[in-house]
Amino acid sequence: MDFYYLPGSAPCRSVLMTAKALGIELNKKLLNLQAGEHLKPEFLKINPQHTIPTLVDGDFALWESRAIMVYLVEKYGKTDSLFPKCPKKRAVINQRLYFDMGTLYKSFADYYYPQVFAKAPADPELFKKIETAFDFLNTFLEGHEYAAGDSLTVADLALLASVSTFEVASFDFSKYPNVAKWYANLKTVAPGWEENWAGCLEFKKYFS
Ligand SMILES: N[C@@H](CCC(=O)N[C@@H](CS)C(=O)NCC(=O)O)C(=O)O
Repeated sequence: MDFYYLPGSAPCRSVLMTAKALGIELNKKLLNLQAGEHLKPEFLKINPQHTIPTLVDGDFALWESRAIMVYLVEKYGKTDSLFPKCPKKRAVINQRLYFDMGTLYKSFADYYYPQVFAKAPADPELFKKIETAFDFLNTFLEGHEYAAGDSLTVADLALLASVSTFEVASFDFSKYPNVAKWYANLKTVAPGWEENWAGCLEFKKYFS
Protein backbone atom coordinates (compact mmCIF):
# COMPACT_ATOMS: atom_id res chain seq x y z
CA MET A 1 0.00 0.00 0.00
CA ASP A 2 1.30 3.43 -0.92
CA PHE A 3 1.28 5.93 1.91
CA TYR A 4 1.78 9.61 1.14
CA TYR A 5 3.05 11.38 4.20
CA LEU A 6 5.50 13.62 6.00
CA PRO A 7 7.20 12.42 9.19
CA GLY A 8 6.42 15.64 11.11
CA SER A 9 2.68 15.58 10.41
CA ALA A 10 0.60 14.46 13.42
CA PRO A 11 -2.17 12.80 11.37
CA CYS A 12 0.45 10.91 9.36
CA ARG A 13 2.15 9.75 12.55
CA SER A 14 -1.07 8.34 13.99
CA VAL A 15 -1.50 6.17 10.88
CA LEU A 16 2.13 5.03 11.06
CA MET A 17 1.60 3.89 14.66
CA THR A 18 -1.56 2.03 13.65
CA ALA A 19 0.28 0.25 10.82
CA LYS A 20 3.03 -0.70 13.25
CA ALA A 21 0.48 -2.07 15.73
CA LEU A 22 -1.03 -4.19 12.96
CA GLY A 23 2.32 -5.33 11.57
CA ILE A 24 1.60 -3.74 8.18
CA GLU A 25 4.44 -2.56 5.96
CA LEU A 26 3.47 0.64 4.16
CA ASN A 27 5.20 1.83 1.01
CA LYS A 28 6.04 5.29 2.30
CA LYS A 29 6.09 8.14 -0.19
CA LEU A 30 7.28 11.50 1.10
CA LEU A 31 5.18 14.37 -0.19
CA ASN A 32 6.86 17.75 0.06
CA LEU A 33 4.09 20.22 0.89
CA GLN A 34 6.44 23.19 0.87
CA ALA A 35 7.35 22.36 -2.73
CA GLY A 36 3.65 22.06 -3.55
CA GLU A 37 3.81 18.38 -4.49
CA HIS A 38 0.34 17.86 -3.03
CA LEU A 39 -1.10 20.30 -5.58
CA LYS A 40 0.32 18.53 -8.63
CA PRO A 41 -2.25 16.99 -10.98
CA GLU A 42 -0.99 13.44 -10.37
CA PHE A 43 -1.62 13.75 -6.63
CA LEU A 44 -4.92 15.61 -7.05
CA LYS A 45 -6.12 12.65 -9.12
CA ILE A 46 -5.55 10.46 -6.05
CA ASN A 47 -6.81 12.93 -3.44
CA PRO A 48 -8.67 15.99 -4.71
CA GLN A 49 -8.59 17.38 -1.15
CA HIS A 50 -4.74 17.36 -1.41
CA THR A 51 -4.09 16.36 2.20
CA ILE A 52 -1.70 13.93 3.77
CA PRO A 53 -1.92 11.27 5.03
CA THR A 54 -3.29 9.56 1.96
CA LEU A 55 -3.39 5.78 1.57
CA VAL A 56 -3.64 3.90 -1.72
CA ASP A 57 -4.64 0.26 -1.40
CA GLY A 58 -4.87 -1.14 -4.94
CA ASP A 59 -7.52 0.91 -6.73
CA PHE A 60 -8.83 2.36 -3.46
CA ALA A 61 -7.60 5.73 -2.19
CA LEU A 62 -8.43 7.08 1.25
CA TRP A 63 -7.52 10.19 3.23
CA GLU A 64 -8.40 11.58 6.69
CA SER A 65 -6.09 9.93 9.19
CA ARG A 66 -8.75 8.55 11.51
CA ALA A 67 -10.68 7.01 8.61
CA ILE A 68 -7.43 5.42 7.41
CA MET A 69 -6.68 4.02 10.87
CA VAL A 70 -10.11 2.42 11.13
CA TYR A 71 -9.87 1.04 7.59
CA LEU A 72 -6.51 -0.59 8.31
CA VAL A 73 -7.81 -2.25 11.47
CA GLU A 74 -11.03 -3.45 9.83
CA LYS A 75 -9.35 -4.74 6.68
CA TYR A 76 -6.05 -6.03 8.01
CA GLY A 77 -6.36 -6.48 11.80
CA LYS A 78 -6.01 -10.08 12.97
CA THR A 79 -8.21 -9.07 15.91
CA ASP A 80 -10.57 -6.15 16.46
CA SER A 81 -8.78 -5.02 19.63
CA LEU A 82 -7.76 -1.60 18.24
CA PHE A 83 -11.35 -0.91 17.14
CA PRO A 84 -13.67 -3.40 18.86
CA LYS A 85 -16.90 -4.43 17.13
CA CYS A 86 -18.97 -3.90 20.32
CA PRO A 87 -21.22 -0.93 19.41
CA LYS A 88 -20.81 0.86 22.74
CA LYS A 89 -17.03 0.47 22.85
CA ARG A 90 -16.82 1.56 19.23
CA ALA A 91 -19.03 4.58 19.91
CA VAL A 92 -16.75 5.77 22.69
CA ILE A 93 -13.70 5.32 20.46
CA ASN A 94 -15.43 7.33 17.73
CA GLN A 95 -16.27 10.05 20.23
CA ARG A 96 -12.59 10.28 21.22
CA LEU A 97 -11.50 10.33 17.56
CA TYR A 98 -13.91 13.15 16.74
CA PHE A 99 -12.85 14.98 19.90
CA ASP A 100 -9.22 14.64 18.83
CA MET A 101 -9.94 16.01 15.37
CA GLY A 102 -12.52 18.68 16.14
CA THR A 103 -11.41 19.91 19.56
CA LEU A 104 -7.95 18.85 20.71
CA TYR A 105 -5.87 18.94 17.52
CA LYS A 106 -7.97 21.83 16.26
CA SER A 107 -6.99 23.83 19.36
CA PHE A 108 -3.33 23.13 18.54
CA ALA A 109 -3.68 24.21 14.93
CA ASP A 110 -5.70 27.32 15.76
CA TYR A 111 -3.23 28.54 18.37
CA TYR A 112 0.18 27.42 17.12
CA TYR A 113 -0.06 27.35 13.30
CA PRO A 114 -0.42 31.14 12.89
CA GLN A 115 2.61 31.66 15.16
CA VAL A 116 4.73 29.00 13.50
CA PHE A 117 3.80 29.46 9.86
CA ALA A 118 2.85 33.16 9.73
CA LYS A 119 4.89 34.55 12.65
CA ALA A 120 1.66 35.93 14.14
CA PRO A 121 1.50 36.88 17.84
CA ALA A 122 0.08 34.36 20.33
CA ASP A 123 -3.64 34.78 20.96
CA PRO A 124 -4.47 34.12 24.66
CA GLU A 125 -8.13 33.41 23.83
CA LEU A 126 -7.03 30.52 21.60
CA PHE A 127 -4.72 29.26 24.32
CA LYS A 128 -7.74 28.99 26.62
CA LYS A 129 -9.31 26.62 24.08
CA ILE A 130 -6.28 24.37 24.43
CA GLU A 131 -6.67 24.38 28.19
CA THR A 132 -10.35 23.55 27.88
CA ALA A 133 -9.55 20.66 25.53
CA PHE A 134 -6.96 19.29 27.96
CA ASP A 135 -9.46 19.62 30.83
CA PHE A 136 -11.89 17.48 28.82
CA LEU A 137 -9.25 14.88 28.00
CA ASN A 138 -8.21 14.79 31.64
CA THR A 139 -11.83 14.07 32.60
CA PHE A 140 -12.21 11.34 29.95
CA LEU A 141 -9.15 9.61 31.35
CA GLU A 142 -10.36 9.60 34.97
CA GLY A 143 -10.22 6.02 36.21
CA HIS A 144 -9.05 4.63 32.85
CA GLU A 145 -5.65 3.56 31.66
CA TYR A 146 -6.53 4.19 28.02
CA ALA A 147 -8.47 6.85 26.16
CA ALA A 148 -11.59 4.74 25.55
CA GLY A 149 -11.45 2.29 28.43
CA ASP A 150 -9.03 -0.32 29.61
CA SER A 151 -7.21 -1.35 26.46
CA LEU A 152 -5.25 0.32 23.69
CA THR A 153 -7.35 1.45 20.71
CA VAL A 154 -6.99 3.71 17.70
CA ALA A 155 -8.29 6.53 19.95
CA ASP A 156 -5.06 6.34 21.95
CA LEU A 157 -2.92 6.41 18.83
CA ALA A 158 -4.71 9.42 17.35
CA LEU A 159 -4.59 11.29 20.67
CA LEU A 160 -0.97 10.29 21.21
CA ALA A 161 0.08 11.84 17.89
CA SER A 162 -1.69 15.06 18.95
CA VAL A 163 -0.50 15.18 22.55
CA SER A 164 3.12 14.50 21.59
CA THR A 165 2.89 17.44 19.20
CA PHE A 166 1.87 19.60 22.17
CA GLU A 167 4.99 18.34 23.94
CA VAL A 168 7.27 19.66 21.21
CA ALA A 169 5.44 22.97 21.49
CA SER A 170 6.52 22.92 25.19
CA PHE A 171 2.94 22.78 26.45
CA ASP A 172 2.87 22.12 30.20
CA PHE A 173 0.89 18.96 31.06
CA SER A 174 1.36 19.24 34.81
CA LYS A 175 -2.13 20.70 35.41
CA TYR A 176 -3.66 17.58 33.82
CA PRO A 177 -2.49 14.62 35.95
CA ASN A 178 -4.58 11.97 34.15
CA VAL A 179 -3.25 13.11 30.79
CA ALA A 180 0.33 13.16 32.11
CA LYS A 181 -0.05 9.61 33.48
CA TRP A 182 -1.70 8.31 30.29
CA TYR A 183 0.99 9.97 28.16
CA ALA A 184 3.86 8.52 30.22
CA ASN A 185 2.32 5.05 29.86
CA LEU A 186 1.58 5.40 26.15
CA LYS A 187 5.19 6.38 25.48
CA THR A 188 6.21 2.96 26.75
CA VAL A 189 3.44 0.80 25.25
CA ALA A 190 2.44 2.44 21.95
CA PRO A 191 3.70 0.54 18.91
CA GLY A 192 5.80 2.86 16.77
CA TRP A 193 6.35 5.44 19.50
CA GLU A 194 10.00 5.95 18.44
CA GLU A 195 9.07 6.81 14.86
CA ASN A 196 6.32 9.11 16.17
CA TRP A 197 8.77 10.93 18.39
CA ALA A 198 11.33 11.25 15.57
CA GLY A 199 8.55 12.87 13.52
CA CYS A 200 7.70 15.19 16.42
CA LEU A 201 11.31 16.35 16.48
CA GLU A 202 11.07 17.12 12.75
CA PHE A 203 8.02 19.25 13.50
CA LYS A 204 9.82 20.94 16.41
CA LYS A 205 12.16 22.60 13.89
CA TYR A 206 9.30 24.94 12.96
CA PHE A 207 9.32 26.28 16.52
CA SER A 208 12.90 27.54 16.37
N1 LIG B 1 -8.03 15.99 9.28
C1 LIG B 1 -6.98 15.62 8.38
C2 LIG B 1 -5.92 16.69 8.37
C3 LIG B 1 -4.95 16.47 7.24
C4 LIG B 1 -4.09 17.70 7.01
O1 LIG B 1 -4.54 18.84 7.14
N2 LIG B 1 -2.84 17.46 6.62
C5 LIG B 1 -1.96 18.56 6.32
C6 LIG B 1 -0.54 18.18 6.72
S1 LIG B 1 -0.43 17.88 8.46
C7 LIG B 1 -1.99 18.78 4.82
O2 LIG B 1 -2.03 17.84 4.06
N3 LIG B 1 -1.98 20.04 4.38
C8 LIG B 1 -1.95 20.38 3.00
C9 LIG B 1 -3.27 20.86 2.48
O3 LIG B 1 -4.28 20.84 3.22
O4 LIG B 1 -3.31 21.28 1.32
C10 LIG B 1 -6.40 14.26 8.79
O5 LIG B 1 -6.48 13.94 9.98
O6 LIG B 1 -5.91 13.53 7.93
